[in-house]
Amino acid sequence: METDDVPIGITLQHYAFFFDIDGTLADICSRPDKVRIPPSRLSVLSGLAGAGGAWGVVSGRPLAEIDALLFPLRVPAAGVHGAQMRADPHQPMDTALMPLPSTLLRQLQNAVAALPGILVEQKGEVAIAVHYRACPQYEAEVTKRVEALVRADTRWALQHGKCVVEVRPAAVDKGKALRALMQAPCFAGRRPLFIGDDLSDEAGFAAAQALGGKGIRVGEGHTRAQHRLANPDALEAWLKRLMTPQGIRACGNEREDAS
Ligand SMILES: O=P(O)(O)OC[C@H]1O[C@H](O[C@H]2O[C@H](CO)[C@@H](O)[C@H](O)[C@H]2O)[C@H](O)[C@@H](O)[C@@H]1O
Repeated sequence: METDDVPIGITLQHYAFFFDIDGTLADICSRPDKVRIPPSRLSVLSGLAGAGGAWGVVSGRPLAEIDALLFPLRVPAAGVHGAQMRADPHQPMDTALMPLPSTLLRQLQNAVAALPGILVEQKGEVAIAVHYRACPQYEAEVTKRVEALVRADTRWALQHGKCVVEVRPAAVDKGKALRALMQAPCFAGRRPLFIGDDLSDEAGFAAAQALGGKGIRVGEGHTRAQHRLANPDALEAWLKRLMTPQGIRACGNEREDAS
């Protein structure tokens, strides 16, 4: 599908905004623990609700990290691709899924331990990510070793991403997470808008579109999203424009929402 460079037809008042974190609200960097969301972006996010917006987060990261990265904001969120759910930010998260067996965790760690530069990230009890950003030459080898350990067990799925291969519960994905969050009263009557940058976000775009909403891909790459923004800075600037009356007119929102 061809994507527009400027998302049109989107109003804060009519859409429920769902953001991915890495590569969308935060720039990609060398290690997951170095990521920060810039204060200017947090400030824009904190103004969305006051301007008529409703938003949440659907991320591959655990909920505790989502909260820490967004602090002091706390919003409806899905963590670990939907394995951790919290539609009401004032309630504890829902984690009904089976944890990864400790034997599988050990096998995964052992399988890549001898490859220099590999970073293993344990995500709660339900998923594990093997990062090869510091040693991209091992992409094929890491993928082969991780796949070999989970191929025979349909409870787990491989999730490929930017310099990472993850093992997550097969029962979850960002599309299912978005559908579950859309049941929350704060999103009632709105259409979903999913904003993300990576392979795992394609399920979110598909679900948003199936529910009458839209997708915005941040950055390059093939996507099923209808719209595209160049990078997290461009997303921040676009959100700022959406919050002004001039921006609403310039983006053509009244046209589509009146139809
Ligand atoms: O769904 P997201 O919120 O985008 O999370 C996806 C994964 O993001 C993190 O990894 C990615 O970002 C890192 C920091 O920029 C980068 O070093 C890494 O190469 C990327 O894959 C996070 O570590 C994962 O747990 C998330 O699933």
